[in-house]
Amino acid sequence: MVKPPRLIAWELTWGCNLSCVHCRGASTSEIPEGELSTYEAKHFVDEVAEIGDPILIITGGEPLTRKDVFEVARYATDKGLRVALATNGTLLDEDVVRKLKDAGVQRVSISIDGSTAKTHDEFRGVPGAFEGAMRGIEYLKKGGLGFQINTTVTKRNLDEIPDILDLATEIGAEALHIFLLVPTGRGKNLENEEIPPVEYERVLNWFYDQQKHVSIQLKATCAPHYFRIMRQRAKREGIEVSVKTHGYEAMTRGCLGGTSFCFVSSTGDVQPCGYLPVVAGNIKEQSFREIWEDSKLFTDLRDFDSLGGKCGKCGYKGVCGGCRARAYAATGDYMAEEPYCIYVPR
Ligand code: HEM
Ligand SMILES: C[C@H]1O[C@@H](n2cnc3c(N)ncnc32)[C@H](O)[C@@H]1O
Ligand code: MET
Ligand code: SF4
Repeated sequence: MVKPPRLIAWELTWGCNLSCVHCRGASTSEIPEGELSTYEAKHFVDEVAEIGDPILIITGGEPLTRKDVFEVARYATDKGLRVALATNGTLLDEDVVRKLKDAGVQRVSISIDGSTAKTHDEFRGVPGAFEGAMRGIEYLKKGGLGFQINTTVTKRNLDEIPDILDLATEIGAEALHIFLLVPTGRGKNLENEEIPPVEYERVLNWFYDQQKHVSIQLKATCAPHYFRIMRQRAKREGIEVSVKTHGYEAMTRGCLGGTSFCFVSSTGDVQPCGYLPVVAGNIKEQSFREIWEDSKLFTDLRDFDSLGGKCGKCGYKGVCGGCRARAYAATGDYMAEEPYCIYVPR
């Protein structure tokens, strides 16, 4: 029996009003042919609800550029899914926030990639993006809709991460999720802006320490090494990793792609994650259940013993697993070893 996904990121549209330098999708205002219609989108929701009740993250592109976003979100809520929306924040206003609430959206993520307007706007390719995101956050607060901050870490903003954490705390975010750049899509151009492996180690250790001092929830996404580091640190501190000591993080693992998470593109391609451009199947051609349960790609990813290189030999492969997208970007093989890990398995 294959367990159903617990989390699905769904790119409702590729279209976007910004033009971020690191965008995995290379999203622009041009919309590709074959994006799901409202009818097809609802059919997909039906198929998901048939096999489980995951958190459905409606993402993009910029999902608020699609007019039926509220209708689709309402439909998913009514089908028993917990709906979250990922946005750059610039298109939020009082009316949009009310419609999101009415559609049952439970949380919104806003991307903030710099602690200052200068850094954020340079990242996001459009002047005023920072101001727009901050304005959007004010509307969310006024409307009483909880939000989290998502930050992509690169060499450009590495030094600003502590300030972004302060900012997130100050403005009342429920969580700060950091994503480590994956050189895919337009992000491929930033290949040499990935922070080096030793910096990964440092920033994730820092993150581990911060969680002891701040009340907002911190989560490292696309940083599977964090789950090894958490265990190494806990061992040194003489504590056992449990829900009591480490909360939700104790129950999950590094890379969830294909095991409890997947990404669905705007044209219906099902992928392990948005950063790994390998397709398990398309929902216009096959049922979602069939793709999730039987595709070769997802079956491979569930077999941790088949991981290549040092990941395959690593005692932490059950809790880490390496970033499959980064392995693919570096070698073309999604089962290869994670290229940005300094740990040498014994
Ligand atoms: C608490 C439960 C959550 C967990 C365990 C979780 C975990 C994850 C995971 C595993 C990924 C995929 C990264 C990858 O491909 O490796 C992801 C992506 C993402 N998550 Fe979360 N997440 C949670 C909640 C949320 C919420 C509530 C939001 C938004 C309001 C959110 C926003 C996002 C976004 C925007 C992405 C990127 C999707 C994309 O565009 O590719 N997450 N999350
Ligand atoms: C959904 C979240 O994913 C981030 N995001 C977009 N492209 C990439 C990439 N190549 N690598 C890591 N994160 C990325 C966005 O900035 C947003 O915060
Ligand atoms: N456009 C939204 C953001 O910037 C969601 C998708 S990003 C690939 O957060
Ligand atoms: S990262 Fe989000 S806001 Fe930026 S271009 Fe991509 S889809 Fe648009």
